[in-house]
Amino acid sequence: MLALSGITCIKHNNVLLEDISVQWGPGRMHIVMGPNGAGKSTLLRIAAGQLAPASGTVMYGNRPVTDFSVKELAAVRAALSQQQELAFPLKVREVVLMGRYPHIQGVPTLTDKRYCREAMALFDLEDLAERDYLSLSGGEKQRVHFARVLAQIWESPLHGCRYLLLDEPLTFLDVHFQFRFMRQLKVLLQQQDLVIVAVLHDLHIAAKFADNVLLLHKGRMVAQGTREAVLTPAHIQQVYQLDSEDIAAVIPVYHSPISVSHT
Ligand SMILES: Nc1ncnc2c1ncn2[C@@H]1O[C@H](COP(=O)(O)OP(=O)(O)OP(=O)(O)O)[C@@H](O)[C@H]1O
Repeated sequence: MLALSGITCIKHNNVLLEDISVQWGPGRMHIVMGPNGAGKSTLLRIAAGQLAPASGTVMYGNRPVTDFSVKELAAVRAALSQQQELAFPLKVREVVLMGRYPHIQGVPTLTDKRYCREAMALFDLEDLAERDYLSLSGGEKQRVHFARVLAQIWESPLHGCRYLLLDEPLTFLDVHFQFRFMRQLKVLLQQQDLVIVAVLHDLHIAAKFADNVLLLHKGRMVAQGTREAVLTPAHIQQVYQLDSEDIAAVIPVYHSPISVSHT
């Protein structure tokens, strides 16, 4: 369980997040949504222990995130941020191996390399293993980073959960790989010790795959709960400020027939 309680974040006198509390348990697809600037990435960075809030607590199981060393946290929590550029000409398999660094003492073991091969196979990367990472397309690079973060938390810890935090993971993927990636996450969630939280913009994909949605707007929580309860026409209109013609195109299908209030 990853539990955030009373999270407030203030930068340069701007309140980026105000009193956000949420609990993300294993085995379910947790999606964070909201318009640009709502505070989604900030919340994910705080959840990942990469940014300290002005107030509030982040608990991994029964341990505050502040109790973990950097290496200890990295062994159980992998985070994929929006920008993933690398400046060095590394081979694809070397980039994936970087995910194992928190576990490696000295040189990578055969087990480390096997985990990387298995993570690469999950994203069809075997044929790209020897390619220069910098020569890949945007979508191929994104798949390499999926393999890297999954390799990081490939094995279950002795106690507690593994945590995968993904900030807009679908950005560079075509529709085929978007759906395939979300399906793979669903399969991974059958491993009952895995907590997955993803920031997404696509309402249809969220409506299809989310078990739980947290909707943010201007740093505040608008709603939290099942996709049916959160992704309603009223909430979507409130936070995205679409007119009735546009909102009809983005409302998830389970809300058909569409009814939008004109206030
Ligand atoms: N260090 C900072 N100093 C001041 N403002 C910041 C800082 N970091 C983020 N912000 C602001 O906080 C707000 C929330 O940013 P955040 O990146 O969390 O939004 P987001 O919901 O992830 O947006 P997007 O969908 O565009 O990625 C934005 O207005 C951003 O400009």
